[in-house]
Amino acid sequence: MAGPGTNRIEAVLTQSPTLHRYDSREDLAEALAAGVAAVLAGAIATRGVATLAVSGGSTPKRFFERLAETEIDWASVTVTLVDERWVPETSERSNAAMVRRHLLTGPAASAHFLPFYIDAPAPEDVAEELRLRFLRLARPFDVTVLGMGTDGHTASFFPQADNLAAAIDPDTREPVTPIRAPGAGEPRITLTLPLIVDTRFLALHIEGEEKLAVYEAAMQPGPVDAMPVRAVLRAPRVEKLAVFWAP
Ligand SMILES: O=C(O)[C@H](O)[C@@H](O)[C@H](O)[C@H](O)COP(=O)(O)O
Repeated sequence: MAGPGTNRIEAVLTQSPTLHRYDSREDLAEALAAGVAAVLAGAIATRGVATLAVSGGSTPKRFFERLAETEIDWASVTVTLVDERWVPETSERSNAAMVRRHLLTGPAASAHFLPFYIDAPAPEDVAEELRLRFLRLARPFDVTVLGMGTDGHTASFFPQADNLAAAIDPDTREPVTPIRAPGAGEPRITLTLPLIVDTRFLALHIEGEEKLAVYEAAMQPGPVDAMPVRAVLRAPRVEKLAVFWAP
C-alpha cells in the first residue's frame, strides 16, 4: 500500500511546468511583466524588499520595457542577472548593458542593480569577490526569469561547458561559477542551479516555434548534458515553473 510519502513523490514526479501560450510577443511581454510586478509588489509588501534575477540575450527586451513601466516601489528591488558574458558594459554583448538600457529605465531606474562584471581579464581572477557578492543576496529570490537557447542551454549551462557539472550540481554551495563552452563566445559567469531554482516565481521565457520544439524535446527523457535546461526542468519543486511562449 502506498503511504503518504509515496503519494507525495508521485505527485512531484507527475507535475509538469505550466505552459502559458500567447498570440503575440507583445501580449506575452505584457502578461509576464504584470505577473512579475505583482510578485515583486507582494514581496515588498510582506518583507520590505524584493529580488529579481533576469536573463540576458535578446528575448527579454520587450518584457523588460513593459516591466520597467510598472509603478512598483523599485527602490526596494534588487535586480541581478542569472549569467553574464565576460565583457565590459561598453560591449554590445554585455547583458548588464542590455538590462540597464531596457529594464533600469523610467520608474525602474531606482532599482538597485547587482551586476557580475568586474574589470579583470577573466572571471576566475575575481572569483572570491563574486562569490561574496552573490552569497550576500537574500534567498530565496522572489522572481527568476530564464531564457533558453536552441541548443538547450539556459543561463550559461551550455552543452559541453567546462564547468557544467559544478554549475548544475544541486548540492553545490557555490553561488556562481565561471564557465566556458564551445559556441558561447567569451568566458562567462553563471549563477549555479541551487540559486536559480531557489525562487518564489520561476519563469522560462521562450519565443518562436523552434524554441517550443526544443523545450518539448527537453521535457522528454534524455541526458542533461545534451540539453542542460533539463537540470532546471528536473530540479525538485520545479512544478512551480511557468513557461511563457509566443510564436
Ligand atoms: O547571456 C545569455 O546569452 C543568456 O542569459 C542566455 O541564457 C539566454 O537567455 C539564451 O541564450 C537565449 O538568448 P536569446 O534570448 O538571445 O535567444
